[in-house]
Amino acid sequence: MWLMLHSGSRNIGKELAERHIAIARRLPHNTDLPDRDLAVFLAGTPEMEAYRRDLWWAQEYARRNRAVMMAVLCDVVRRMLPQVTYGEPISCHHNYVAEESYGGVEVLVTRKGAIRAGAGDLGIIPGSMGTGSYIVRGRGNADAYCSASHGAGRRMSRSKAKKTFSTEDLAAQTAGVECRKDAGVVDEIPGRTRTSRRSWSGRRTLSRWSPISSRSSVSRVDGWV
Ligand SMILES: Nc1nc2c(ncn2[C@@H]2O[C@H](COP(=O)(O)O)[C@@H](O)[C@H]2O)c(=O)[nH]1
Ligand SMILES: [Mn+2]
Repeated sequence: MWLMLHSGSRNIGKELAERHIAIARRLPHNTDLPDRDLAVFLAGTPEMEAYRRDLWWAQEYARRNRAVMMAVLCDVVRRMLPQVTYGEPISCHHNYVAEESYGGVEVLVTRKGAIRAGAGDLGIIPGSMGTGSYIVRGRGNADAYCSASHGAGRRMSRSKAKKTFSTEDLAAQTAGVECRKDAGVVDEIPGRTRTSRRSWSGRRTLSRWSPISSRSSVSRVDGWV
């Protein structure tokens, strides 16, 4: 049995990023850019160091939150199954920055909607509230910066999903899954997410499906935990 939870910095990472982006846009070397979103910090400057400090802080905050939530969840399961034992947890960021080296060059890799798939790394590619998820093992493909996608992929925006689907659709698409079925989570409906195996096929060069899990063995933990 796998216990899976999904949580990030709960907005503080976004708040910090927006503050630093605003600072970057005011720097002299960014004033004549064709697009304001191209504003950057220069390595070694105080602005870059302040950004990095806040970035690492927010990522660590999210990681510790997940560790606390997972410990609470493990305790709940232990109360129901006193004989349970747990293996090593898999901590798998999917919106984060890492300092890595490729071809002898130190780079900051932004995995936005991506996970690390370094050789042998265990990762999680969740499906949706109605389908199974995959535990994967990275292949260390440097051409892809040792990365793989972080989920099944979205077919439509949250706002379109709210217009397209009803709570009845949500109940039908999550039949047999213990999860919320109210209007507040219609934008998470499985129909908003790709589910065909075809959408997963390109990922095989980046990671392989680990024998430690299969679609069916994880489907029971699907949904919000
Ligand atoms: N097993 C579940 N997978 C889910 C659920 N909600 C989303 N997802 C998958 O995770 C990725 C990442 O989600 P995001 O909101 O951070 O983009 C997404 O692409 C889906 O494949 C869920 O409730 N259960
Ligand atoms: Mn996420």
